[in-house]
Order: sequence, then structure tokens, then C-alpha cells
Amino acid sequence: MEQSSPVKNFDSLFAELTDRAATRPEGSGTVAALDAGVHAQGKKVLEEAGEVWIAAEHESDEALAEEISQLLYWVQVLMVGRNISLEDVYRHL
Ligand SMILES: N=c1c2ncn([C@@H]3O[C@H](COP(=O)(O)OP(=O)(O)OP(=O)(O)O)[C@@H](O)[C@H]3O)c2ncn1[C@@H]1O[C@H](COP(=O)(O)O)[C@@H](O)[C@H]1O
Repeated sequence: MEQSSPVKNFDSLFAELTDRAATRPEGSGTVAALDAGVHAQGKKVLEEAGEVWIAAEHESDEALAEEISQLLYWVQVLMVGRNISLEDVYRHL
């Protein structure tokens, strides 16, 4: 029987990416993104932010939500790469 995958959220994705950085599994896009360095990560953050903006102006709710998920992912990659924790960020909220 097919198992449904658990629901992801911001914290669980961050835990997953932190684990990828520690265990470096073969074929992980996150490991490749971390190895590419902060300059490449920053460019992806900016690119995804632009796609969020365009989607917000011109695209469907579903397309916008997908772009936002990609922006969150790339912000988290950058955080993991710089060793910034969720608590480091949350204390500024
Ligand atoms: N949530 C994401 C996620 N969001 C975005 N992305 C990456 O960000 C890229 C953004 O897509 P775009 O459509 O903007 O770009 P693209 O043209 O498809 O790809 P590029 O040419 O820009 O690389 C995607 O191709 C993915 O490489 C993600 N990669 C991984 N995850 C999750 O991260 C976790 C770890 O993934 P792995 O490290 O790959 O195991 C898993 O839960 C994944 O589901």
C-alpha cells in the first residue's frame, strides 16, 4: 500500500536541509547547492524573489504559492550554508 508522505513545513524543511548538510547523501540537490557557495545561493534567492514578485502580479494563487516555496527553500539553503539557525532569525521577529 502506498504511504502518504508527511506534511512539510518551514521547520521540518530546515531540519531536513541541516541533515543533508551533515550526511551529504549522493544525488542531493541541496548538497550541490551548499557546495556551490554563498554567491550562487544568493543569486538563487534573488532569482526566486523576482519570480515571487512576477507571480504575485501576473499568476495564479497556485503558481505564486509554488514560487514562494522555492524562495523559502533557497533562503534556508543560504542559512544552512552560513550556519544561521532558526533561533538566530526568530529573535529578530
Ligand atoms: N523544497 C525544495 C526545493 N524548492 C526548490 N528547489 C530547487 O530550486 C530549483 C528552483 O526551480 P526553478 O523552477 O526556479 O528553476 P529550474 O529551472 O527548475 O532549475 P534551475 O535551472 O534553476 O536549477 C529547483 O529546480 C530545485 O533544484 C528545491 N529543492 C529541494 N527541495 C526540498 O529539499 C529537500 C532536500 O532535497 P535534496 O537535497 O534534493 O534531497 C527535499 O524535501 C526537497 O523536496
